[in-house]
Amino acid sequence: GRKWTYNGLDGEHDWPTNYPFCGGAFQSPIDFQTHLLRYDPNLPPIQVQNYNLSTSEQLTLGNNGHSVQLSLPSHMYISSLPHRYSAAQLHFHWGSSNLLTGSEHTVNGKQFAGEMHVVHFNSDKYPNVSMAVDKHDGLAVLGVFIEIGEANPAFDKLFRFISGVKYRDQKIQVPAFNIRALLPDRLDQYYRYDGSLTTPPCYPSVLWTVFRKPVTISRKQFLALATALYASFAQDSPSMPLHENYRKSQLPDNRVVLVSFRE
Ligand SMILES: NS(=O)(=O)c1cc(-c2ccccc2)cc(-c2ccccc2)c1
Ligand SMILES: [Zn+2]
Repeated sequence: GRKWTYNGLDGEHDWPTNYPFCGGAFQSPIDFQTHLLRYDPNLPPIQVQNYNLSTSEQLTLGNNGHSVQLSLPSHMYISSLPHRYSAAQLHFHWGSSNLLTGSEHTVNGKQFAGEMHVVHFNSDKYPNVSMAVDKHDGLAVLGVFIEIGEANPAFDKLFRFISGVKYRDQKIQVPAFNIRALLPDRLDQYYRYDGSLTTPPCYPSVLWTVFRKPVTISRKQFLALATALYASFAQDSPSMPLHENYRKSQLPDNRVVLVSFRE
């Protein structure tokens, strides 16, 4: 597709020009404002299967010019949704070294330092993620808020390789690890709503589950993510840092956000 950026020329205000869904309804991210929330006691804890990958497996870590992403095997899946949603990839959104506000979803206007998305596709109905990406029941994304605090060694299993994908379109193979360790300990407390991809082509095809509890990583770990990458190709000059890759809040369009927790 056409190139797009997060700011300046081809920034998010211009996305609808080449990607009409970006100007449509049911867009993500949104601000989880208290008055939009509705407690739903029937929302079950999220259950994930086969997230504890063996180190003998290899995953592809890549820089797509807009984020750093890790490919995930489709034998990992979410089992607590109406259909089986198999894993496809995970990636991150962040601010910059001195901008600790890079999450996409926000809670009563509070932005977190960053956000991780674990993208899954409805493998009951579609053979692969490309066939699912534009279907109303195609995708389920788990969102995890990231805060600066105590280090989380699990993220180092990923961040220690980030210098290998500094520039756009660079890819390396990394040993797999327990992806469950990247999620918060409580998977029973989350926000739930119907939304979209937060990047072009912005298909309204995502069942969003954003966990209430953030994960913490150390400032050193955060800086590894926020300062190591470039959006430009290795041979480009000048190089463009890859940061502040988060979309601004979208209109709720009288959507209700279900929450699995009280208060
Ligand atoms: N932020 S997101 O979760 O809505 C998202 C999902 C997918 C996605 C990935 C695989 C299958 C289907 C959807 C891709 C991106 C993306 C981020 C940066 C650059 C380009 C694309 C972002
Ligand atoms: Zn994302």
